[in-house]
Amino acid sequence: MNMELKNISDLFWRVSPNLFFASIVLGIITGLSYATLIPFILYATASDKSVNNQLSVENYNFFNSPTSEMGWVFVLICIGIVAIKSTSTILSMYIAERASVVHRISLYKRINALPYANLERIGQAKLINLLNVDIPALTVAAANLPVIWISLVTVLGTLAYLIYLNSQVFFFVIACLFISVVCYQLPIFIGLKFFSKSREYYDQVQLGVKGLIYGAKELKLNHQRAEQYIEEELFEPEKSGLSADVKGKSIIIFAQVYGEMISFLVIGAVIFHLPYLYSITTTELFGIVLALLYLTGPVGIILNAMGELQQGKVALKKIKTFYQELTEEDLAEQKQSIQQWDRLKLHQVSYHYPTRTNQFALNNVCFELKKSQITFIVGGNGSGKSTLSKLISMHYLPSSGAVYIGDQQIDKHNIRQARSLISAIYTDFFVFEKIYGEHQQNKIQSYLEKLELADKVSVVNHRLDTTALSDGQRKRLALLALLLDDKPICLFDEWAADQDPRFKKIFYQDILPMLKSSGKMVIVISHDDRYFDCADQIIIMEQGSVRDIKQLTQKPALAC
Ligand SMILES: Nc1ncnc2c1ncn2[C@@H]1O[C@H](COP(=O)(O)OP(=O)(O)OP(=O)(O)O)[C@@H](O)[C@H]1O
Repeated sequence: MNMELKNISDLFWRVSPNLFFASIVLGIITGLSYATLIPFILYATASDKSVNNQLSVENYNFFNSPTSEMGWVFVLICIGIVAIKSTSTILSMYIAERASVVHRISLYKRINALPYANLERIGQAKLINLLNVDIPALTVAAANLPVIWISLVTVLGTLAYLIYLNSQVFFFVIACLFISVVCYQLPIFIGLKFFSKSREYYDQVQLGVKGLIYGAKELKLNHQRAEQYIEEELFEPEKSGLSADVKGKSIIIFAQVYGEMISFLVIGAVIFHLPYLYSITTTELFGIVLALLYLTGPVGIILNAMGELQQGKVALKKIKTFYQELTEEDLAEQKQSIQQWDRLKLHQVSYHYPTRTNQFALNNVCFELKKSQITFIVGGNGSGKSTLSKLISMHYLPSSGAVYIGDQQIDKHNIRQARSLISAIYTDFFVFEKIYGEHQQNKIQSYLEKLELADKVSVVNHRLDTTALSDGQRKRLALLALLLDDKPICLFDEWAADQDPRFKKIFYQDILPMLKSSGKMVIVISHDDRYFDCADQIIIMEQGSVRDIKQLTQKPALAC
């Protein structure tokens, strides 16, 4: 389901249009029922129909009083209101909960569909705030909509009754209400600005929390730095966020209290001013004041809900920006399958990171990789090896130039199939606890033994029983997943960097040749120059360009 929202009510319309419609209709019925109660009260309290005028107190009996029929209708309306309003409110609560889950699922899918470069750019902190702050705020705002409907209809019904009582008074009241509501909008507008500001600060807080957790080891070793970090990265944005939030909420509270007074201001104007403008009987004045008093409840509810709606609007803006700026990767229907192939080629590939500040670029890279061949990519720090590896694995798409598998150029029609040929272990690898795919237990066990993990980890019900291992051992777990995946292209980004010398040797002289002999294309980013002779081909990177390609076992290097 496409969850790009135009406004707050869209959140509910998209998820349960029928239920949302039902909750609004029930809300409108509730509002009308509320508004109907006033004429009943006025009728029953009108002086000429008064109970005391017609029956003596001793003979009074509810069932034969002159207002008994109306009394029954009144009670029935009250019971109806309880039933219908509860149903409408329960419905909207249910839709709100459902909408929240559906929307989060839609966001998970969107995050999964983002180009990897965009995911890197937006960062974890913003995404977590989107899921944990903005969606709940939006849901709360949307859940207020039926309540607003009920109150709005009550207000309209009561105003309609005012027309019936006295049309001049009606226009006078409308004018007063209009002026008061316009005045109410000004603080609401200012409050919204503060909410937007505080929301920005909470993004910074999230980033700070990330450093606090992932940088805990470093911070523990340097108390002064830890204090400075907490002061600058957490206290400061927390304080600024708090200040903006409190200012925004104070302004909204002021507006709400003022809003609650609106009906009284109008009542004051009616009582103290109106009798001098128009001729009004006392009974009419009583009816008008009663109707206006009756308005205070729903007007207050509407204005209170406005505060939450404003916060919902800020959240909606954030979510909209996310959807608009971070578009899904353009993956057309994957019509073309990858035909028989034995090589992967980069032809005049250039790549620029999508950040404005970064000057680094990969320039005009050309080379060819083959099945049953081990290629080392080497070079100094920052020369572009990892960037290049993400172009090979098609996580980044070339800014210009092309990647070929066999004779087929990789584009949006076949990129998913192309990616499915590749397994990679990057320096910031992640180990999933679940072992995906069907694998025989003895195969898993033999790999665990080969990786010297058999006494540390076992696989129970397709799950690793632990991932709490040393860094080097966790990397071996990532290697286990790669071996089980059994893809034809295997890419390692400094895999051996944190292995002990003995296992380094096993990796370079046993595991890599094993992959090569089973026909795989093996790409290894490495600084381990003592093992460079394991390679069939070495690509030397320097400042974003290929400086040289050395063929150790085969023909001369490919010219661009
Ligand atoms: N996620 C990123 N966003 C923006 N720029 C980046 C990003 N990653 C790397 N860069 C830029 O690309 C340059 C090359 O980085 P890369 O990681 O490709 O180098 P490398 O050769 O793998 O280095 P090392 O040996 O230190 O791992 C960096 O100097 C940096 O300017």
